[in-house]
Amino acid sequence: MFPHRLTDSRAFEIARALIEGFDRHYRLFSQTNLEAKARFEAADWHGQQRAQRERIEYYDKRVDEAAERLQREFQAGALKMDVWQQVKLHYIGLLVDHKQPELAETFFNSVTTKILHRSYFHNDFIFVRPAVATEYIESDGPGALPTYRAYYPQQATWRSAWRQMVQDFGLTLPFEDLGRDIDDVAGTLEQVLGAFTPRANFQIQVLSSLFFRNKAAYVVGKVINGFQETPFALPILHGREGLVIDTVLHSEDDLLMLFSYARAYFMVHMDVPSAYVQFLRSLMPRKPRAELYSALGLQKQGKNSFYRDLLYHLRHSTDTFRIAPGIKGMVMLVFDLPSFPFVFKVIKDYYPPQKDTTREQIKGKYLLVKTHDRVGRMADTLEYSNVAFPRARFDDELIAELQKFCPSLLEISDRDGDGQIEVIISHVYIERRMIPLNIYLQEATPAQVAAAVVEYGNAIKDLVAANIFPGDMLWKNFGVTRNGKVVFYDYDEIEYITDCNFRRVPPPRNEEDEMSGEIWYSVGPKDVFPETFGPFLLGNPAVRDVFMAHHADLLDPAFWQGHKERILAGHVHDVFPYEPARRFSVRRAAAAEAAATV
Ligand SMILES: Nc1ncnc2c1ncn2[C@@H]1O[C@H](COP(=O)(O)OP(=O)(O)OP(=O)(O)O)[C@@H](O)[C@H]1O
Repeated sequence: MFPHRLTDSRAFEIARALIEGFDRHYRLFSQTNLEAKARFEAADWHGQQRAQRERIEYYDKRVDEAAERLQREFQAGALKMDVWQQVKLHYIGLLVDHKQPELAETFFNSVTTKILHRSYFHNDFIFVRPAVATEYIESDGPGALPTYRAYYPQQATWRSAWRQMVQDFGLTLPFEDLGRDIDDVAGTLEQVLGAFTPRANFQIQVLSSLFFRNKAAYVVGKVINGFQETPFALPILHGREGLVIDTVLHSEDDLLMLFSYARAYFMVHMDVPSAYVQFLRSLMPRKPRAELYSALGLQKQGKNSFYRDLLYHLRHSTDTFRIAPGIKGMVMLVFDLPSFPFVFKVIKDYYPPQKDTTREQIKGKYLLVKTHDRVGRMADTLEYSNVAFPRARFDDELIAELQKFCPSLLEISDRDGDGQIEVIISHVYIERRMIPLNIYLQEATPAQVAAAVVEYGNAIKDLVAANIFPGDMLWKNFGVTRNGKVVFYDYDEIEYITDCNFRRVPPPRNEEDEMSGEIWYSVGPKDVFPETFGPFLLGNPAVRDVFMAHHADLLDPAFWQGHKERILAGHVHDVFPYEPARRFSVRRAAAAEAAATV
């Protein structure tokens, strides 16, 4: 029950300190997003990647600062319950005209849950549910950009509208040949849209800010005609003689690939992120709001939103958590809820001797993946502390497994005294569920096996391009996504390519060496022998044939060493979130070749 009167003046001061903490966070977050454009134009790829990495840490730093301030100035930990209720009410008041109220609510939760006992973790004190609506917020300051712009082409102005739209982003670098690229974009979309009658509402809507990631800037929008909406994205890259539009992506599936949870977060300058999320949801209605917030670099909002979705799903489902299908991990205990498309991964308390690692090292590897470019090949993870699940929803086999392998992280009790026994896990990673590749290969048709093996090699090559050595490349450590992409998910042995020594197997010194079945050469901690991968991976002849036809180079140390040298020389590889055959340059070259052979 809320207080009828706001009687404690400290409550307002605390609310104000909290909003100041959030506003400082969003200012710094926006600043680095704004600077992404200059980094793109200067082709400062290392700077862009560094900024992407550093931005992830901003939030926790600001939360720590705000919690310290509250303790220092208000001895916040010792305040009574009714004061905290008043803090929340004042805070809601301060959000009335705020442009990022949902993020500010999450920030409030992050700070206060650091200070308050968990008996306060309900809606009277923190924002278990949002309190302030995010619909129809627009930026209105001087020079503010609307969320999106609209263009109304006629048949005759279809191309010039696209041209105008690209020019309105005000990139200062010249394009190599904008007319050529616009012809390609407009021509491709004409084919996609087919013969149609322009309705009264015929228009192109485009988000006002560019989306920056790695070496690309993306224009994101949709073409509307009558009741039909066609999403699109234009990747802008540096070509040989200026900027180029590399292709046009034009379906929901294309955009899902672009915004995949297996890729790094975008940098986008936006005053009203909820409006961006709303627009993006109109392009990808099946994508959870949580993943869109994360893709925009607002990963704590993504985490909060995901947790709300999980609680909601638990209330509306009846199935039980179980050990995840597949080969059990040696360092991770993995479980899932069949009706929910995610897995829960807990670090075991102990591992077999061949796993020479520690909990801290494993956490370090997961953090590395979070902050690294995941190039569409490593699933993003959400990390949670003290997650409580109803005991009644766990099968006994899973409980026994948790008790055996993770006793230090597990509490099973009625901690709230409400008669509900809970399973409380003090540290868990949550990530998208995929079909483990070993299971997929067992069930697949020969054509699917071939495609998956090619994809598997491509996945490893994309990881290599991004300076990641997966460590353990067994099939079971990769998963197949909804759209058939192969993604890596076992991070405990990954290393930077640049930290590894790729070696040839030395010739045996004598016959005894050769026959012994033991390793006769010395192996350093970072030594990798690609020639030895084959026996582990290629027992099945059908798999072996496809693998050797497409990816025999992965068994050659020179392949790995070459990439290591390239990365050390500072070269950042392109990894496209679409098939290379979609690139206009590739299509033009193919067309020219076809014309030449006629
Ligand atoms: N995202 C996922 N989707 C579906 N299944 C998964 C996922 N992540 C893990 N699994 C399942 O859990 C198992 C163990 O996971 P993981 O490979 O991460 O653990 P690990 O202990 O690091 O493994 P290893 O023993 O190879 O080091 C996998 O083999 C797979 O069957």
